[in-house]
Amino acid sequence: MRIGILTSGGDAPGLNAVIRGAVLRGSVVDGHEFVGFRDGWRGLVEGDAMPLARTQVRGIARDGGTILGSSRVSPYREGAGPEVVRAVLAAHGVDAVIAVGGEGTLAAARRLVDEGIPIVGVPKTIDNDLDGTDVTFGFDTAVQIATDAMDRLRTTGDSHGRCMVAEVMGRHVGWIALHSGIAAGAHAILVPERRTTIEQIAAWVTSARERGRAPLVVVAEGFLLDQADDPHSERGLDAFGRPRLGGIGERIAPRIEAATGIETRAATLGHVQRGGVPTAFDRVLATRLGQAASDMVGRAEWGRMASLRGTEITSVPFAAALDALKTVPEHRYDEAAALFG
Ligand SMILES: Nc1ncnc2c1ncn2[C@@H]1O[C@H](COP(=O)(O)OP(=O)(O)OP(=O)(O)O)[C@@H](O)[C@H]1O
Ligand SMILES: O=P(O)(O)OC[C@H]1O[C@](O)(CO)[C@@H](O)[C@@H]1O
Ligand SMILES: [Mg+2]
Repeated sequence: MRIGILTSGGDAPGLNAVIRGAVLRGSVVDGHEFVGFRDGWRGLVEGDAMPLARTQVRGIARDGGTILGSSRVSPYREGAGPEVVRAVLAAHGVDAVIAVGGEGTLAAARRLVDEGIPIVGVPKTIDNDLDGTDVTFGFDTAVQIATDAMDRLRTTGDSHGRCMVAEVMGRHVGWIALHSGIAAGAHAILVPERRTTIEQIAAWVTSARERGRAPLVVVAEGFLLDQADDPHSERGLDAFGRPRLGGIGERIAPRIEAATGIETRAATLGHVQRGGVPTAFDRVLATRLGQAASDMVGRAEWGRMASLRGTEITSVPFAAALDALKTVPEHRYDEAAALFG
């Protein structure tokens, strides 16, 4: 078979390992041929493809980013749609597509599968908010980067006796904040799943200071203060028309300072969390998911995505990932919150 691969949505460390895993498994073991569509669905609707032979994927598992590029272009944008996709696939002699992406990419893939386009998925997001898989690749790397940054914020916070606020990614869920915050020993972790008042945050910060510590507060970009209607956004809209988040850390830092009298500084980690070398865990997970996706194409498992369940890779319908967000459960937050302050 001739298989097309695309990477779509925000990038995540491990995308290249998925591509390599699929190409090596599919070409060496099953004799498939591969092409890559550039910049996600854009390459598929515009017929912008590149060859993906074994030589093209040599050594890329350790590289961040994606050799195929990514975008937030929709396959349903004006002038596109299933008929265009079908024509491009036929023109390139491509029999099936592996779409690597988050909930948006998989939602688009599900619509295309419903129109008869043969697609299998690989779940991707550093936010770890996709259901239907125990964990997504990229998350472990993002947590490690955020933890390293917080370790550094703590030493400068200690030197000046300041409260440091570290803002991490997490549009709808607080997984990165929770795990990096636990790892760095944060005195407060603020997540989208749990509204919190400035008074409560100030109480945690003051309590840490009273024990002689320089307080560390971790906040996810999608966190909402008790009265807020929407997550903080002042950076316009993304290519799909959604608010670009970021800035909540800078917003709450002066309020913490005003409420506690403790000098406070904020650092927004932003896209640093999505860049660079994937951890060994993410390389292994991504490679296995890529291999599984190639096998799924061989079995014509259209409308399903590769998934990690426990220690095994299996496959689940797209719906398993799309029906609900994987949020931080209450007991996991409460377990961490028991150590705040
Ligand atoms: N329901 C949908 N129908 C058709 N196209 C969609 C749908 N949802 C999203 N898309 C398209 O798929 C693109 C990728 O989705 P999105 O931007 O949410 O990235 P993602 O794959 O979810 O990754 P990330 O984790 O970065 O959000 C969107 O930008 C949009 O163009
Ligand atoms: O700046 P970009 O690429 O649009 O993506 C930002 C978003 O992507 C994510 O990293 C992953 O979905 C979110 O946490 C963040 O809001
Ligand atoms: Mg998305």
